[in-house]
Amino acid sequence: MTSILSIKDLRKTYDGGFEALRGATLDIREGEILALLGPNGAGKTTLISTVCGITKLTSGTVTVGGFDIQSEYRAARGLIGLVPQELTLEPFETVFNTVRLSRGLFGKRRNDALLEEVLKKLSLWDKRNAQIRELSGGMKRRVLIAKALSHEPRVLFLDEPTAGVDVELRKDMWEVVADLRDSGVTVILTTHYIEEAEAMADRIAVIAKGEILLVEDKDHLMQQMGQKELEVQLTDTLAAVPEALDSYDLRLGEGGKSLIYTYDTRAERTGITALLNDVAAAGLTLADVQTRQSSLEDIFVTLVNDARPQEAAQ
Ligand SMILES: Nc1ncnc2c1ncn2[C@@H]1O[C@H](COP(=O)(O)OP(=O)(O)OP(=O)(O)O)[C@@H](O)[C@H]1O
Repeated sequence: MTSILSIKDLRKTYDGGFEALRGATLDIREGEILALLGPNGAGKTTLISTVCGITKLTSGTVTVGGFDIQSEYRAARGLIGLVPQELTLEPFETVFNTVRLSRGLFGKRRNDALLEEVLKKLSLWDKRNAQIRELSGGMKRRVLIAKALSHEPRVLFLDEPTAGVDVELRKDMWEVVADLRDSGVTVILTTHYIEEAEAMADRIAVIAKGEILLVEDKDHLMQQMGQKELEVQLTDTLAAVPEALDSYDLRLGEGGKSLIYTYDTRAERTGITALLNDVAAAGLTLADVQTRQSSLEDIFVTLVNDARPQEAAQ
């Protein structure tokens, strides 16, 4: 595995003494989309700000493309693009100038052809001469991405890229991010929309109380931690789960028209065959059988449940 970003035992204690990061360790692979999920106050923004050099770390090491973010700050920072959560743009500046200035700030030589490519990729080329104030919220958000891409970063941080954006635009953004990944940019995004992580990410990292609880391939995580439900629909209507089926963990579906069986996808035997035999032996007739898998959201809620008391204490 080639890691483009390596975070080791990162700690951040704010001036007031609050420990926002408590030994976070995370390796980001080159060319992946990693979603960093965590409840409010978990330390996501602190982690991003520290890696980007906006906040000074207390201890630990961070390297980007092999460059240490403290001793080789310029080289490390040059490899990173940051799309902040808040819209921080100059309203009277044009789109093209905004992006061009941003490139200049990183000390890169002028390259309008590259900026044209970036703006076209983000469907902003037609708006290149428009002032920022004339753009819609979604367009402004894309300008922020264009700014972050203007100096050709290899790692792009997106902090809540679709907060407050409508469903359609959110899907457009997912496509933009997938295209970026395909062009070789490594993407780390934070989001409160779990379905966004489910749709986009290759890997999921979960942070709570300043520590990385888990980093896992998304598909693997969903397969490993997910529970499945089997709904056995019946031609009969039941008032209660039949006694003959007491040995199974069953609950009655809506209107007593089905039995719902929850099983662990990791179990060697799911018990489904035996259940279906016993359902028939109990004199019930099957109408249909359906399975459902728990979502990433269910898994996430289970994982961070332990972190809730800290949040309440703040
Ligand atoms: N400048 C600061 N001084 C003191 N404490 C801070 C500072 N910035 C953040 N914190 C605290 O550090 C903790 C982590 O905050 P952070 O913003 O990193 O969380 P987050 O995971 O990004 O949360 P959210 O999902 O709400 O954006 C919080 O308890 C917050 O109050």
